[in-house]
Amino acid sequence: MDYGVLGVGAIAAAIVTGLCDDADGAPPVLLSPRNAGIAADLAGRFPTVTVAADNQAVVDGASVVLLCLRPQDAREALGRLRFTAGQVVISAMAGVSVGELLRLVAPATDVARTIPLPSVATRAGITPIHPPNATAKALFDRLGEALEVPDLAGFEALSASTATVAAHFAYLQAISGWLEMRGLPKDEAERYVASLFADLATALRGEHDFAQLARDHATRGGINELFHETLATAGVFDDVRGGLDRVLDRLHAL
Ligand SMILES: NC(=O)C1=CN([C@@H]2O[C@H](COP(=O)(O)OP(=O)(O)OC[C@H]3O[C@@H](n4cnc5c(N)ncnc54)[C@H](OP(=O)(O)O)[C@@H]3O)[C@@H](O)[C@H]2O)C=CC1
Repeated sequence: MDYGVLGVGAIAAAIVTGLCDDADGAPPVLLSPRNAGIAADLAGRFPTVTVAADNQAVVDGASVVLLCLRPQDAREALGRLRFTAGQVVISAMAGVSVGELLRLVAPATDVARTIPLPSVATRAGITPIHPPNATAKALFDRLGEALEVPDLAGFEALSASTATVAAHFAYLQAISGWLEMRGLPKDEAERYVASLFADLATALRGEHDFAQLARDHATRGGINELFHETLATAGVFDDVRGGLDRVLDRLHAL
């Protein structure tokens, strides 16, 4: 399979790295020239990666085109390009519907939306795909695991769930900030909290029954139970659901 990439930024770099870094049978990858620095870096690191003269040369030179543009750039950039009927187009762009993709890349009809995460760079990402698409599945199985999601509502909910990462780090910052207020040096407080949660993140690779994990870590009458109950009573977990509803509304409005 040969790939063309339009929009060479953070997520495109992760996909290309996962395809080519220390990989058996790295495929040919043709990059759009912008962002020139990232494109040159990828082409310099991987022998099967080349930078095209312009966006149309990417479309002309690849049977599978990956769209990794920011949604606000996509309409103008894609409107200028000529696709062919037999091409497969795989979009990573949040909030751009299949209907709009079909309009933008006509006469190509084999299109799929995906939600790659930065962990595709180490071939450890689980990537939702909608609608199911054999070419996208082969690509993202290679980069970890493809998760075909036939139901649009389920796909959009998964997309919304990726908005929780900044808040996760803010939660860790609240804990380390509280330790600082109790007199611990900032660096010590941050390193301690990082070590606590890094260990738990590693454990998640094997266990993902979150309710069970919460029970396992809450000794009856203990301090984990106390803290969990305090947040639950304050409505923090209801707020998580409410926040995700707001994100979903925003995605629908795009
Ligand atoms: N980052 C992530 O973890 C994820 C991102 N996505 C989606 O992927 C898309 C890209 O995100 P991300 O990689 O973070 O964004 P970036 O801003 O890092 O990358 C976008 C790239 O597109 C380039 N670009 C802009 N206009 C054009 C154009 N007309 N032709 C060719 N290239 C152009 C930009 O160049 P320049 O720098 O010169 O402006 C930039 O390099 C978004 O739609 C986002 O929703 C999806 C899942 C995860």
